[in-house]
Amino acid sequence: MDLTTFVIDYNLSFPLFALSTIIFILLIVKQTKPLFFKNKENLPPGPPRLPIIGNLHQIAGDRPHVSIASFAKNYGPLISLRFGKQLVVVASSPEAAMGILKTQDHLLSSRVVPVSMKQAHLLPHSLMWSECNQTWKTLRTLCQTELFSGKSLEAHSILRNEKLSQLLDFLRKKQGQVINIEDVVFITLFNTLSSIIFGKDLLDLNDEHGTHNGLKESLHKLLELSGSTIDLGSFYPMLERFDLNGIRRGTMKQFDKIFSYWEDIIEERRARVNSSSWSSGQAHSFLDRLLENNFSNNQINQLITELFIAGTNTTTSMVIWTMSELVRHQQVMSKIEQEMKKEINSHEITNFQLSKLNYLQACIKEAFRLQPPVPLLLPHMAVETCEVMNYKIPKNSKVFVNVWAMGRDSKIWDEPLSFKPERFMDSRLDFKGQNFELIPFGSGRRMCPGLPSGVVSLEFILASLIREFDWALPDSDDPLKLDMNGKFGMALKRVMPLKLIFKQKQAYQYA
Ligand code: HEM
Repeated sequence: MDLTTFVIDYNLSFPLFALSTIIFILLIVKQTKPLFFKNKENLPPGPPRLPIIGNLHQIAGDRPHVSIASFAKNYGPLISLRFGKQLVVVASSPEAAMGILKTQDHLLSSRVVPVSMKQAHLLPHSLMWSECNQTWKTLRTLCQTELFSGKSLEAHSILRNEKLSQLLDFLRKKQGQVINIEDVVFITLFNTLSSIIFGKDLLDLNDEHGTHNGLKESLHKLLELSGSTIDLGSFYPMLERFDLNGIRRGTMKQFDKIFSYWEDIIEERRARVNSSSWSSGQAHSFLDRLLENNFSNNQINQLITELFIAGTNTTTSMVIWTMSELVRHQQVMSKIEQEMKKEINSHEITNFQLSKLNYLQACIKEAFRLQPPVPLLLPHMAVETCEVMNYKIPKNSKVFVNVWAMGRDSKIWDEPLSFKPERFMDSRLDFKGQNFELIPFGSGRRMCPGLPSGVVSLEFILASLIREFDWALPDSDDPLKLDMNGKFGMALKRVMPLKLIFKQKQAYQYA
């Protein structure tokens, strides 16, 4: 470039250059202001944001709960982030969690509905995504009475044992082979729930190719879509109607496929319940109860799909995380076996015997602490502006509680990364929503209604698997090297599937 060209170019581009420099500096000042100046809005502190996208680039990927936990280390137990236009507040300490789920529970218990779930004809019937309105109350009460009360759990124990026997029979035939344990546990839990809801199995353990007429695949796809972290429509409401990443269309397609699997069952039962010979004593499934209460097909479909999504994947994921820890710590597995030899003296395990397995329960609590299946709980929403820990949470903010981060906080737990069930042995600490350092099911009015059912299934499956078989990893590598990374979604799953090899134990002598 000769001198004349340089001068001309320089003269022409200087104003442009100066203008862009000023804009750039202003943007940097705006985004980093909270770090250097007093935050006038009094929002919880948080990392600097980029224009337009805010902090989105920092949470994209498979492990947003891990990135968010690292922000909490720098900015404190209550932080604010911005995902596009959406303000997001995250609690990462028991005190902050209590502020959200107890002190301000009445104002912070609504939901931010993911775009995938905004299906006009279904959303009004949702239990999981409704605000705390009358529909939500009615559905929760119905589920509580028919599915999760002590009486219903007792009534369903025959079905639970039947599905468990099917699983054990299936496994006996596979001894010595390497299996993906997640698949068979998922089918067992799914069939337990489908027997309670429809009075029949919908999946088949012996379906070697795992096709199951596509039902299982559709449910998994639906789960992936609902757990997508990049929910463009809620980050940028003006984009919502364009459905740019196809999440809404994809979800609708899977919903339609799933509904078609049970449409015939619903129609056949509706005809029976509406017939003159029907009396309410004949109801033997949850579906019968819904039909007796005049539920429409849309209401039934939405509720049942949510129960399958919320109930089967979380519980499966927890069985798998606990088994992963147990194969890594064979001495812990042996201690559970010893406990069971002492406490269980019959062929079938009963609820009463399970209640005596304190060490197994401590192992489950320890697994919940390290690998909570819903690491951030489901997204809550502020219906009014309120204060938590002296910070403002504006109306319509999305609110998360990072249960995963709390489980690994060295301020709360001694050696937080070690699997040490003994820490719970002489402790009254439980996961039922009263101790905010361990809340894998949440707490307050949005707390998981399925806790009793999830925990009973978890205890029954683990106790049966451990009592009947010896489990190990198929390769001779150090078990402690097993990859324990989790992938975020509606349920936190293992990145690498858990493949195990097993053989039947010598039968115990029962009294
Ligand atoms: C290990 C098992 C389970 C875990 C860890 C778990 C965890 C959770 C969590 C963290 C929430 C959200 C709480 C919040 O947003 O504050 C939730 C909600 C829910 N869970 Fe569970 N869950 C499990 C099993 C089940 C089962 C077995 C069912 C039913 C069959 C179920 C049904 C539901 C429903 C319907 C909701 C939404 C409640 C509402 O929004 O009001 N869950 N669960």
